Amino acid sequence: KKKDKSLKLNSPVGLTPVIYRWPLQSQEGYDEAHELIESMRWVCHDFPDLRVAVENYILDRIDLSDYDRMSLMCDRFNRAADNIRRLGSGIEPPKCIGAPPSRDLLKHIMVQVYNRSIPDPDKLNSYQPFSPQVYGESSYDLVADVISELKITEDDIFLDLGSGVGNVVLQVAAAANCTCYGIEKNEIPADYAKEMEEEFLQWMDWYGKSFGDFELLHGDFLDADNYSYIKKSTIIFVNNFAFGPRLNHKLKEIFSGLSDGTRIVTSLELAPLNFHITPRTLSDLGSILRVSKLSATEGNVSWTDKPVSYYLHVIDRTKLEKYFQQQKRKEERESSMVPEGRAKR
Ligand SMILES: CC(=O)NCCCCNc1ncnc2c1ncn2[C@@H]1O[C@H](CN(CCCNC(=O)Nc2ccc(C(C)(C)C)cc2)C(C)C)[C@@H](O)[C@H]1O
Repeated sequence: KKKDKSLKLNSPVGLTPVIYRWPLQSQEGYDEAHELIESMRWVCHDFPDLRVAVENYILDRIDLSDYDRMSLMCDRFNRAADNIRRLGSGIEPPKCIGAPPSRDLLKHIMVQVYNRSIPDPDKLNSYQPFSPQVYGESSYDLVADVISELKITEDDIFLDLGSGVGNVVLQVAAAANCTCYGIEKNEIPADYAKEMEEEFLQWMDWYGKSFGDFELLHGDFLDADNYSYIKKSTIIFVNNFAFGPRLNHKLKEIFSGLSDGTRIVTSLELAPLNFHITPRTLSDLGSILRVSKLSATEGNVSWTDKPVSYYLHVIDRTKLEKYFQQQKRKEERESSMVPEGRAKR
């Protein structure tokens, strides 16, 4: 039987080579030949001497449908990559190894991981904003803006409530190098999330990039069993735009027990920006929140994209403490004054 044709790409830093079966697939929005060339280009980006070996012009003008030419190019790439790995194991590893991926490389990886994990996106039929279908070209950049805006560090613990196929969790783990969790209740995206995890681990190893520990959990974030994840998180994302008032109310109940300093980022505010503590609003979540409205551009060419607003809430009980102190002072003042009317009588 003729050996099945395939193309193999060794990595100068990772262990497992990437295999493409021939002929390469090309369906709407996902072209394996393009992905293969882009992946080689990204590794050349990190290893200039690889670029020399691969003679950049091949990457630009090769006939992608010619198996012999493509496998020749891969062989040259692999020989050079193997040399680097042999050399690399000698001298101290170049600084790009074990570092977080750049914003653009991570975007390429996330699209790659998604394309390989979700072959038929229609099965997800969740055409909400940030749904996986539009993830690559739009909300990747928005989430990347939010990550840099919030200055998430390795010491943060991140949680995406209702994490879908896990794309945001993986993105934050790679971009911020912090511990990340996602909780997803629906069987279909939760299963895809396992694929996403496998592909993500393989590609991050192949590129030699670092990322924080992460766990994509299958469950309902309202379930008490999952409260420990919510409780220990320092940054919680909830894309609650399409949640009904009942579910948003349940979210607020959950958030009322979180520690001061916890940051909650949502697409629909949890309390009005001008929230004012009064005897009537005392028990609202807003009385322990500092709310601010931020905006980022969705999509990758910032001048044509509509700015998207999102809301940052920081748990802060000092607001409530100040209110009670004021109330106490007011009552003390009132009780020390003799009411006007009585004096006249
Ligand atoms: C009693 C009751 O009402 N029960 C029904 C409701 C149950 C609520 N509990 C849930 N638990 C777990 N997962 C559930 C439950 N509700 C629904 N989801 C899942 O959320 C997923 C959808 N996700 C998006 C998945 C991808 N992640 C993101 O887009 N994340 C994200 C977060 C924040 C932002 C910004 C920065 C803009 C604020 C941007 C992106 C959002 C829209 C909620 C779907 O797959 C749902 O199945």
